[in-house]
Amino acid sequence: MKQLHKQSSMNHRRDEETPSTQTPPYSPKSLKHPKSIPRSINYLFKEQRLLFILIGILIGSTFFILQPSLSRLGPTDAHSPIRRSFSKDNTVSSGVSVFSDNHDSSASFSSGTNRAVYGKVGRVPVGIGRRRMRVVVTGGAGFVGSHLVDKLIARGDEVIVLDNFFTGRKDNLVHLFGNPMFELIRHDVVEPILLEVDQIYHLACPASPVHYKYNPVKTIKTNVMGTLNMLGLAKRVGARFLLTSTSEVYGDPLQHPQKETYWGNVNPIGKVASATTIICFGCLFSYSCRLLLSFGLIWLGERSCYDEGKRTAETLAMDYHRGAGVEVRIARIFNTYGPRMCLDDGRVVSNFVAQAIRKLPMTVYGDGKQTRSFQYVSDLVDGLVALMDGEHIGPFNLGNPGEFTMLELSEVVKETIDPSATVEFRPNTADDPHMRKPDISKAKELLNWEPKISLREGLPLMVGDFRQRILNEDEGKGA
Ligand SMILES: O=C(O)[C@H]1O[C@H](OP(=O)(O)OP(=O)(O)OC[C@H]2O[C@@H](n3ccc(=O)[nH]c3=O)[C@H](O)[C@@H]2O)[C@H](O)[C@@H](O)[C@@H]1O
Repeated sequence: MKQLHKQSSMNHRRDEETPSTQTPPYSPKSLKHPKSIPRSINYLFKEQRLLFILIGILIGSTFFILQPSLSRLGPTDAHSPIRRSFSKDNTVSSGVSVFSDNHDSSASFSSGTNRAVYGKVGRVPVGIGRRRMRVVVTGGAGFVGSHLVDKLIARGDEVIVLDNFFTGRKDNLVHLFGNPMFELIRHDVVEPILLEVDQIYHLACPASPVHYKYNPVKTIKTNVMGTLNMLGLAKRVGARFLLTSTSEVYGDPLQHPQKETYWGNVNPIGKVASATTIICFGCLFSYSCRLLLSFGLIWLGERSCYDEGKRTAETLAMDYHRGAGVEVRIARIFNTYGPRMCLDDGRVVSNFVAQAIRKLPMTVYGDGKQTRSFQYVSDLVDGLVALMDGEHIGPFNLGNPGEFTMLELSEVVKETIDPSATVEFRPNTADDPHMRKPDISKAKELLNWEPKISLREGLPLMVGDFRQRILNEDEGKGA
């Protein structure tokens, strides 16, 4: 028994010392780590494996970056450079990244017009050219609109212009006829229209006092019905909407310079104070109420059709934003000048320039001490695009803070065109603002935008265009 016990304890010890060849004991993998890391590194460095891996990664990522943009190049744009948008800090970046997700797609527009086609297709890597936008510009045949269209086309967008040619002119766009990226539709925005687009720049409205006072009812209809229709379109197709409002929303300002936070000092009934019209926007959808509204508004007259029309348009834009989730942008445009202004537009810069060229006295209204701040059109267009492409709703003042009295302006025109030019005083118009100067700190900070062209630099740039057109006009009369 004692021997048996000794035998079994010896066996047990042998078992401990000599592992069984049939069932190896479990050994956790972690025990191997200290050895496997140097072995892996060793493996990587042997036979230049690491180099091959790096080359593989490089080829793979190059293909990944190039492939989406290559697939975008259709037959029409195969020759065009890869389009890029410029971010706020002027560095080239993916334009898609500055647009909302709604617009984040690389689908080609030529493949169809269904919104679903432009749906989200995921994140596009940084460094890829921005996707081509399809953009509507209402009032695109006008002075500002046509310059905006030029900029959008130049950066590779597809542009559809809607214009009723009340103040717009085909001449402003004739250089784009035949361009496959450009379409022109004669359309009045007071009527609805359906288009599949990514962005809507809503400029349509007579902006010169002479034009809007000519038909105030039409002006307010354009501002109210036109803006409603375009906001409706934006809502329906998920487009971003930019409203071109005006410095006139500040009326005859009691704050100087004007900040966006200022609510304004507007005469809502214009000079003719005999009618009080309450505008019920719910009623705008019923034809009979529209008729009543039209009759009521006939009595408003003067500037209010424009000032209050634009204020209403701002309200509509904000309500569509808050209530329907439409992405809106609001620009408050200050007095702007440049080539393509109508010769007989009636605004002060175009009047003075045309009068000086025609050797007529410059017509100064009132005592000529009222002030305005004049911005060159290319500065405005840059601001509009920065606003549309940026992430801030606004409103933003877009204007040049350089402030001039009308008499000072006449002096600059004299220096630029004809030192012998004279002035002639005329009675001023009703409700004419006494002073106007934008505070642009908000646009500077949030849009990284500010005007670059001073009045003395900008005026000569429009004089050539005016001289040419006046010459053509005179030749036309003589013929
Ligand atoms: O030019 C513009 O972009 C602006 O034009 C008008 O605003 P307003 O400031 O009245 O512009 P003008 O008609 O050019 O008048 C500016 C000042 O010049 C005076 N003026 C105008 C014309 C003229 O021949 N002589 C003259 O002294 C006017 O009485 C006014 O005090 C529009 O109402 C604005 O919406 C628009 O932004």
